Amino acid sequence: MQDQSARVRKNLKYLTLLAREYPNIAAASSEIINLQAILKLPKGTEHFMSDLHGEAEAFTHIVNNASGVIKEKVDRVLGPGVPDQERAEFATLIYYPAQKLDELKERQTDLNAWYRQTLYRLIDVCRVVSSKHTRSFVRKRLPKNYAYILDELLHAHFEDHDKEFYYGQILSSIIDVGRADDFIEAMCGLIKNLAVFKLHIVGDIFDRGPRPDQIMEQLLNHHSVDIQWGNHDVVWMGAAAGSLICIATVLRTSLAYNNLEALEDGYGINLRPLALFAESEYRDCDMHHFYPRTDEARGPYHRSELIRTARMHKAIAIIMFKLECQVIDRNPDFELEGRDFLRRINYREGTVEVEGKCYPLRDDDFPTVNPADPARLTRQEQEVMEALQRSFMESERLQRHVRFLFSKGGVYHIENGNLMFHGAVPLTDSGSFAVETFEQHGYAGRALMDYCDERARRGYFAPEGSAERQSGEDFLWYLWCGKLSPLYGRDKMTTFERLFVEDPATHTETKNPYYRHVNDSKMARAILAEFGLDQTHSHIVNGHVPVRAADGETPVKGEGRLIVIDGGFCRAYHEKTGIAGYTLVYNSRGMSLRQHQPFESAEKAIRENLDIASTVEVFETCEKRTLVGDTDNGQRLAADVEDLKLLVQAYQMGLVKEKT
Ligand SMILES: O=P(O)(O)OC[C@H]1O[C@](O)(COP(=O)(O)O)[C@@H](O)[C@@H]1O
Ligand SMILES: [Mn+2]
Repeated sequence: MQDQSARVRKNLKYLTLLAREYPNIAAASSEIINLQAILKLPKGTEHFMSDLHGEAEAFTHIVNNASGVIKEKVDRVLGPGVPDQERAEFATLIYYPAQKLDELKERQTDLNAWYRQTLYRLIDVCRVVSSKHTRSFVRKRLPKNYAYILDELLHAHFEDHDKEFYYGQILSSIIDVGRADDFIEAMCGLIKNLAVFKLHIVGDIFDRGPRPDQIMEQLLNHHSVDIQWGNHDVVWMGAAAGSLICIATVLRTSLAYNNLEALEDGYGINLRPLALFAESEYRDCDMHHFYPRTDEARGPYHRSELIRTARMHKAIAIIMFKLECQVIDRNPDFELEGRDFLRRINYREGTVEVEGKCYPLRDDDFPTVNPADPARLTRQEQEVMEALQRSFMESERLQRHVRFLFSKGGVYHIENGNLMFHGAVPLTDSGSFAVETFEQHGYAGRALMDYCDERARRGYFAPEGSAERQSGEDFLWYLWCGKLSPLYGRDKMTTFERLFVEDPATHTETKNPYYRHVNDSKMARAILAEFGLDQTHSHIVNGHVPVRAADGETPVKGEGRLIVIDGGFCRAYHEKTGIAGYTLVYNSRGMSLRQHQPFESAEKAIRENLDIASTVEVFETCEKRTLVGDTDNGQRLAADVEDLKLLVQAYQMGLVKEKT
């Protein structure tokens, strides 16, 4: 008791502040009761996804169907008495209410009866998905316009009411005043919101697929998300910061995949200066190796369009290789000497030196390179880059998305015993943490990850024109492809070799020893310990390296300590993986993996009520149900309870005065 009063006196300043929110004993006590009730609820469901690679339609669908969870609830609520097709249609309505409503309404002969039935069903599904949350949690998520009505409908006790009669009254008035459509949309949104407590994105939202911008928009509107940056994300973050090397890199990747939509329509980047330049400088050039990859399902493509893209692709690739020489010069720390290929070309002979060996060039047509000073941009190239830089920096939507990546993202994240990062914790061959020297300091393990995070932020937030800003911008590019980048985890990125050298031996990118060692549970445990995590129950969650499920590879490695969830949302990689992505699901009963089948299009899903089929594999079951009290957030709430108890005591001791 005496201890307690000493604690009250010690914390009086803080308790006085807390008293503003809980002005008397009654208010503080009821919050204590509320929090203690929350601690005893089952933990919320976390979903983990990675490597979305611009596949916005597939991603949207999976967010809408909560990786298959919503269909399971629908099946449970409607039961086998309702035909399959009708259940699928109802699930599609929940996924895409705005797009599905009109079609369904048109088919009804008695619209009011249909509204009533649909609303009843939605309320029942909503009750199921809200059952493991407290009333106050659900209340906070209710759509503003309907908060009161929904609260009534979801929490009515039917011992006191005749359900049909009670619902009927409320629903009739909603229909009568013409708000049924709006109300249905609000309920569908609420169901989706309540089905997933938290979403973790383990990197690589951008590149390869057509609309990363639409994925970003979805994430911005999500109720609870965090992001671990992937190598493809950081380079876009650098581009938004105005880094020329990052701008050239994202443009090259986009052009290599013929992805102009996200740039032009999504972000309003004006590609005209580059197009005009490419048309004049590369018109009569060898374009052989610069045609973009195309996806038949997304065609048809006109030849003239592909030629234009190829010219832009080559123009920006050469600019990129020039800028790479400059970044390499500026940053000896990056240890990339030898990768300044434009300086290693023998322009007369048409050969290039790669790691000490001489190879013939597949393409030796370099109209803008001056062999006496190969890294120098021509005046026109400089102007094109300046125009593009303005476009990237002035794109309001891109800036909004990138600020979100900085505020909700980082190199790694730890929550509820899971350590999430995109690529690797760089290791040496012998399995110790690789030490890398940056800015005269050596960093390894967790300290290296922290350093990377901090320096990346300089690239966007340090004052424009400062040395700090330049070093941060260059570092965002290093994180994309550098040999000890935890986001990349390979010894080099062989873009130049793939474009210019035939010999496939030069194309090899060797994975960091991390990928070999981490399959051994001892190593995985050592990494968990490095990050302060328990070694028997915690997990590492990674993306970045596609799991070849078709060849029998399993995403669960290191005796269950490591889970790799790059299942290839990316269509270009479907053949390699044999599937179309994973969601790792962690709920109060354990961990499971949902393996998704390929998805054709949202339009077809809506029209034909097609869902993404997902198979579920449970690989870890908790001995007892995990409660909120067992989670990181639960620990914070438990600490809040202790503070509130002190506040109550402060009131009782008269040290803080109660207000009514
Ligand atoms: O298959 P693509 O699109 O040409 O990309 C190949 C390049 O992408 C990378 O795999 C990086 O992308 P990921 O992070 O998706 O693996 C490089 O290592 C490689 O050089
Ligand atoms: Mn990656």
